[in-house]
Amino acid sequence: MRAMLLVNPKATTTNQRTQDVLIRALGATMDLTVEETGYRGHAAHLARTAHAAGFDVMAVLGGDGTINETVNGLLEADDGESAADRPALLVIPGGSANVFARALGLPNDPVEATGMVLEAVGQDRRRTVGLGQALWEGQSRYFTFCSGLGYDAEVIRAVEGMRGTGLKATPARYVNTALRHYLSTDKRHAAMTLEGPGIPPAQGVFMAVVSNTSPWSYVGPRPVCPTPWAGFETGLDLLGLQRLGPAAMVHLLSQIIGTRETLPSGRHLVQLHDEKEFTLTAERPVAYQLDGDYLGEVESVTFRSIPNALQVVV
Ligand SMILES: Nc1ncnc2c1ncn2[C@@H]1O[C@H](COP(=O)(O)OP(=O)(O)OP(=O)(O)O)[C@@H](O)[C@H]1O
Repeated sequence: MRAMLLVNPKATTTNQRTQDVLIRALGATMDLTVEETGYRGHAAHLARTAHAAGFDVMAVLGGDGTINETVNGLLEADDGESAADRPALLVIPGGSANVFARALGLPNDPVEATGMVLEAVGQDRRRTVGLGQALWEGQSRYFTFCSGLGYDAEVIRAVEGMRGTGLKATPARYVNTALRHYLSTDKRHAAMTLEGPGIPPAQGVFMAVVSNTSPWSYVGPRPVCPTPWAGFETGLDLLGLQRLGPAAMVHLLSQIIGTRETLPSGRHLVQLHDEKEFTLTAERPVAYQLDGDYLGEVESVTFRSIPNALQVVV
């Protein structure tokens, strides 16, 4: 079996020791080529190349951003390919939150995750997962776990700004930034409308979370589950907030932190489960994030579910 391992040496928790353990372990069971990513976008380029060269497995040691790029590189050709025609994805958590890896059931520790993944390699254990696709302004990008418009993307933008100055993206930094930013975000004028085939339209949406799986994120070890029914085997889920006031937020937070199985309740929530397609349109540009990467401000994004898109060794 031919595998390419992509390592993002700049990812938050990736270090030389983990890299050595992984290379030795994977190299013992597969014909392994190792590549380090050197810049933003490099993982997509390497994944595209590996796919074209007929690699069987695409392994990633890095965070959710590197995984997202890799997946987009693997799906780029998309000329009627099925999951079995693409290299299978194998992930080892090396980033800050590692939502995709943890949502697949992997431990957050890279060495422990390597043990579990090696077992899966030995037994040729694979799981086929669906992806989300976002389309906006003539652009398209796949996502593995979530996208979002509004307040959550504003928080990610603020944290990315801090990372640009050399600070690390810790759970405490996200929480502090979210609290501080909450004071300044617009809580009076909702900008967004939701519509889609067979979906009752909803207006006055301040913030929307679009999920391909649950949890949506983690605060340290604790999962955050605004869309608890979302899953890799179903379509896309959405939670929209039509109120951002403190009472509505406290009520919502109390229902989504920790492992959850029931949908949050509240009069000003818009919820979708297992949908194929919907569009969020905003009357003014709103912040936009995809798999935890801030992508700028947009006025309209269409989200689609892409079932059975990729095999994952897990
Ligand atoms: N050598 C590099 N130098 C700078 N940036 C890089 C390099 N290699 C990859 N990147 C970029 O770094 C971004 C973040 O990396 P990644 O997601 O792997 O780690 P992280 O940010 O620590 O994790 P998380 O996404 O969980 O916060 C990726 O989007 C990728 O494009």
